[in-house]
Amino acid sequence: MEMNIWQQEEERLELVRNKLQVRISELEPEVAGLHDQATDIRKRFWEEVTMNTGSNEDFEESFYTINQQSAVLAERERGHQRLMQQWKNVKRLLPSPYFGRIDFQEKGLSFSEKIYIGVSSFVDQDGLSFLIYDWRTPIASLYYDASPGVASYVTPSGTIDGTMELKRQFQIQNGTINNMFDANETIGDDLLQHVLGSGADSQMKSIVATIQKEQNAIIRNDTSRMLIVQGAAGSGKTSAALQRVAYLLYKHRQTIKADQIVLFSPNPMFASYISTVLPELGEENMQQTTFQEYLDYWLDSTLQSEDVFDQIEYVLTKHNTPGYEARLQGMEYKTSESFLQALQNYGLWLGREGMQFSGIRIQKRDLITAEQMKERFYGYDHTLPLINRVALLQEWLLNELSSLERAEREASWVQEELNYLDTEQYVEAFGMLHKEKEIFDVAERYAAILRDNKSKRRGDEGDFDFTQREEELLRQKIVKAYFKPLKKSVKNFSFVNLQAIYGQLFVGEAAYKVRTNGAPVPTLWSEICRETQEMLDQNKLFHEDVTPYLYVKELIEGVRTNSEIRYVFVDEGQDYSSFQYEYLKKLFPRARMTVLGDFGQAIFMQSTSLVGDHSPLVRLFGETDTSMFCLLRSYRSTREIVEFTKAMLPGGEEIMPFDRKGPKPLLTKLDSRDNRDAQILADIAALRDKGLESIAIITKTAAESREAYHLLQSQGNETLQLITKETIHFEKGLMVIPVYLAKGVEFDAVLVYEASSQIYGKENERKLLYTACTRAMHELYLYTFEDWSPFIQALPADLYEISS
Ligand SMILES: Nc1ncnc2c1ncn2[C@@H]1O[C@H](COP(=O)(O)OP(=O)(O)OP(=O)(O)O)[C@@H](O)[C@H]1O
Repeated sequence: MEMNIWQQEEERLELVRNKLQVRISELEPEVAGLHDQATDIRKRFWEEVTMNTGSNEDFEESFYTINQQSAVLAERERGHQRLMQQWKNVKRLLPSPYFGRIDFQEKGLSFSEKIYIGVSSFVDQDGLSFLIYDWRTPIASLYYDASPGVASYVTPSGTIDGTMELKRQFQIQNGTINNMFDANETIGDDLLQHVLGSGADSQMKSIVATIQKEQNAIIRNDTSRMLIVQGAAGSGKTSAALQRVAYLLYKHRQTIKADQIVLFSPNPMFASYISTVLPELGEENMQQTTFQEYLDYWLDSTLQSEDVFDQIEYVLTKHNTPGYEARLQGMEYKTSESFLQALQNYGLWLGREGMQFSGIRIQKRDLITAEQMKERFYGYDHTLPLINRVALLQEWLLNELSSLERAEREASWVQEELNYLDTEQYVEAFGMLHKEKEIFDVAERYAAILRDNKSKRRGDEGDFDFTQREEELLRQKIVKAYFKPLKKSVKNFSFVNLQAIYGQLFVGEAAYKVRTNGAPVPTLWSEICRETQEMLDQNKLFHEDVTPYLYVKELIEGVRTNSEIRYVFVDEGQDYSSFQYEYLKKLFPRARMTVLGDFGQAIFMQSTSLVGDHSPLVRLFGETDTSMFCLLRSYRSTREIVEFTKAMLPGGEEIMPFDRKGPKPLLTKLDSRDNRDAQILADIAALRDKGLESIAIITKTAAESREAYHLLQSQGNETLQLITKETIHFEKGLMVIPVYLAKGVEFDAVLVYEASSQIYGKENERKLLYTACTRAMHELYLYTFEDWSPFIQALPADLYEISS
């Protein structure tokens, strides 16, 4: 680039930085005093306010003044927040004020405007001239979407046409321009090369400076209820999702707060991996959770559920155990739309017959039996929906319990309990009695007397009939202690025997067909029934049963909803079943959904295809309310790694590597386990010497991870971390990790611990191997001491190197 252009840009940078500096020094003293001021205002507010309640007019007057003052206070606090935000923004801008510039001449105007783009806007002292435009402003979209030439952008008040005369990218660090490129295309490759060539981090980075056109379309789409993104491994799905959150928070800043957006991530470690992106962009983090967390929250505490990781561990390690085939078939069926349909029909059947209740008992005695409930339930108007009848029954039970509670006070067991009451309980009752008579102070004296004279209570406490009243109170209290939890459990629907209701679906084919309006069953149905029942008998649920179980629960008890949430993001969306999507839709009735995933990495049993005719996701909100995007360019890995991995996937031809060069994947075959481990350690040492800091040894299962960890550690590697499903923080370094936990994250180098046909031989293991290999950014090594996996054997030999 010409010298004088550099110079001009440097001068401009200097100018903007000076202005930023001035703004910081103006804001600093104000911000420093803000906290104290806010407390002070609040304090003074209450000191200054006097409530005159003399007459109605006085009262009204005071009330009016308070209202007015509190509005002033709120406004001042908002002002403070704005100042604070401004201060944070300018501080964030100072080291690197902007990353892009476009010169745009609007049609009909005789001059072009220089638009500098950064992570937030910065306006000059005059309050009008934008020295920096926020990357989320409408005009900034030109930077991502358009090439120099005729261009237009959309604003809330219409489309603006014009000509883009220049598009320039900057790399500015600590106030110095390190690099500058003029781009012809959309965001040019030079800058991307630079960004992608650097090392992996323990935290994901924001990509605002280099967002690609196709990613920008996802980030800014705000029209449809459902947005589906199918994208190859490393194509920037998670990145796009996070920048999209930042965009939505900016666009709807008057109406939506960060806690009204929730992101479902694949595991807790992933949450820590992405947690810094939004703060880096000056936004608060959205809520983050895992689907498992939700399931655990809604499931009855009496039931223990298998989690998704134990499920996959079972699938991958228990091939030769009895019942395996049936379990797999069960997983497939229980996550299918056909089962969902069957359950909907089951709900209708329950409206006619078959509801199961749990009787309410006290002192080993039936208070209200299950039969009574059933009779009452089916006595209600049959045209009423199931949920309404359950609500009626609940109301009836609560009323019944109140009358039974009154009657129960006379029961003989209450008398017995009365005899065993301790001093404190008497004192309490006595205290209450005196409250009734407005004599509080004697309660203590009475306690002292009671303590001295515990065994012989006198029945003559004066003119008030203490003994009788006291006994009444105590009886009330005793009975209440028993009834309170009963009422609470009725409020929690525990009179519905959900376990039995779910269980009666699994008693045999004939019954199942009757109850589900003839739903077809898989071939191993009787075995599936036996396995499911066996779990229920132990108060357990297979993972594949949890969502259907909750679904049935909601058919009966009504849907619990969270209408605060306005946007739901599901990352690794291929790993959710139709059931789970139905569930999410119901749970968040006011939310728009963004689902991002890659069917090439669908490694869990419940996986769903995101796009295509078979996608239940499209049906969720209907085609007209659904937008679909496809990301085919893969940014994470070098060209060599992408060429290698995409050849493993049927249909992988369409994946396009970003042109970043690196060594070809290296295949190392050894003659024994020990030699393999020794070689891995030697390779790790060499990789570290080359400066690669984040290195993962990826295994298929957790069991294999543990084994690898112990073997490698015993050979002298102390810095090794073992990642398990319990790991919460993702830390850069050397680690052993099962592939299903490595989803969504990336490493400088990946070493596939054992890529043999034994480990990755079956068709359902192909995607596991693909997922493992696609975690690598710069280097990929694969090892075996047996035969290579067929998925590797099938690859063209020019895609890899063989270690000699
Ligand atoms: N436009 C971009 N500019 C710079 N880096 C990018 C861009 N898009 C993606 N990347 C980088 O590519 C890598 C992969 O991105 P990301 O994790 O978002 O992809 P993904 O599609 O979610 O991957 P996977 O499905 O394999 O987990 C990250 O390092 C990310 O920073």
